[in-house]
Amino acid sequence: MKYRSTRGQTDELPFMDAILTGQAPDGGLFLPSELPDFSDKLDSWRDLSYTELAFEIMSVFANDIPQDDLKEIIEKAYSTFRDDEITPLAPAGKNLILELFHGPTLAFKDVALQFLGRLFDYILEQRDLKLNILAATSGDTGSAAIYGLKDSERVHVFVMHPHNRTSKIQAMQMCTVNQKNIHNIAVEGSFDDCQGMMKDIFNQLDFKKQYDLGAVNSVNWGRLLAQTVYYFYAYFRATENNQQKLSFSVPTGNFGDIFAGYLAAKMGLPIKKLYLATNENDVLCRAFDTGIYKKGTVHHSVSPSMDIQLASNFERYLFYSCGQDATKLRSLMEEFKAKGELHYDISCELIEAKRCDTETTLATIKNYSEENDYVLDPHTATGVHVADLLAPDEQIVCLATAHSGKFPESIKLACGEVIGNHPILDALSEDDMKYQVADAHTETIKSIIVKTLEEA
Ligand SMILES: Cc1ncc(COP(=O)(O)O)c(C=O)c1O
Ligand SMILES: N[C@@H](CCOP(=O)(O)O)C(=O)O
Repeated sequence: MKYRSTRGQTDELPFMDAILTGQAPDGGLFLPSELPDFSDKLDSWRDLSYTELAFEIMSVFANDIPQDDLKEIIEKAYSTFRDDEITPLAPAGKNLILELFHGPTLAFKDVALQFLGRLFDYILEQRDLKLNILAATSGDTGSAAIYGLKDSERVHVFVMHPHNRTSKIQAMQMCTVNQKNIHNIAVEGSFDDCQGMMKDIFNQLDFKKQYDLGAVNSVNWGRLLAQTVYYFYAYFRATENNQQKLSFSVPTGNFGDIFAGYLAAKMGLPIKKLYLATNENDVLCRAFDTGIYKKGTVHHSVSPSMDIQLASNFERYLFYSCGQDATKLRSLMEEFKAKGELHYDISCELIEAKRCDTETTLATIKNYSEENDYVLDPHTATGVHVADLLAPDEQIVCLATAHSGKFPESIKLACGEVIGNHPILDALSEDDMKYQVADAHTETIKSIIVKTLEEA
């Protein structure tokens, strides 16, 4: 299978090259040139284990990797999960909670980053290459990337996070990994600043090439591919036959997780609705309501990983919504760059969006804890609230994107005490943290990369 850029000015690449390249050289994001239709596979896939299903789906996309090698990559990736089901479903009230947090860092990012880590090792070994990852995180991608790559001999990882704007535990998870290939940068700015600098640096093609830069954020196609698998898996576990339709509710920030669901639907999974939930950073809700995508200022919320105003993967969605016309997409992105807003074709039956503010998020955590004895993390709570609001009489699969133990500050605000913690997180210590603080300027980050690699 070949991959093309949303902006249409990059040659199509095979899977492994698209993974190594990360962000397309024309500034766009890779997508498969054609999406497969899996409708006639659903019957034979229904009873597969998670890793068997992952192989069936991924082998279509990664067809330049020999099948036995791909199987081994997948097996290794998911051997680190603490639940045999990898992404189990738990009932809570009328909903089913899709627990995506059984990987090493207790967030949904592990599902893709454990896979991407082993995939990078494989490709770099095959090609005898080295790679320097530059990542931007609002808290979870960073630690998942660090845990996915800390033992990779051919990789250095530079992670930018917004200084003092993640939860304390998220910062400790990232900054206590004392491995010489891991470099944490606390940026005096927002996640949007971090992601903006990352994209800026990837667009400086000479620098990117000179320092072998690669991506683990959802700009990398491998992230989305791995995330489509759990929509299929959850569908088979939550339904009795393939004629049934099922809806999902997805807490959303960078639009990667919900976009993986959108792709699953495009590939023939019978999805009825994708409910998009945001916190006060509701740029996507406003976009789906009005057809105007307009950046606002960042609000610091009790669900800090979703404090995002520039949703990277919205570009991939726009590409489909403008009929896969790269010229049109480019002009929309230029309109956005010039005016800070763009207008697009709003018609989308599949996605319905609502915002969930702080008060409602905290009330949802409290209610679910009291009524269902289930502690939701604050991000998951936004999705659960939206599912209850928009589909009060229907069983919805709500994506649980993180373990509650990562956000004790928010849980305490909701419940009056810290409950739902986790022994892995309790063992972290602030004293072991190592990071450098940097201002939000692209040149500062570049010089940190250069200096670190020279010294390594
Ligand atoms: C815990 C958590 N929930 C939800 C999200 C939103 O996911 P996405 O950025 O893929 O929309 C993120 C990160 O953005 C997250 O870390
Ligand atoms: N919430 C994310 C933000 C980055 O999103 P990504 O999916 O593009 O990696 C995080 O936790 O860092």
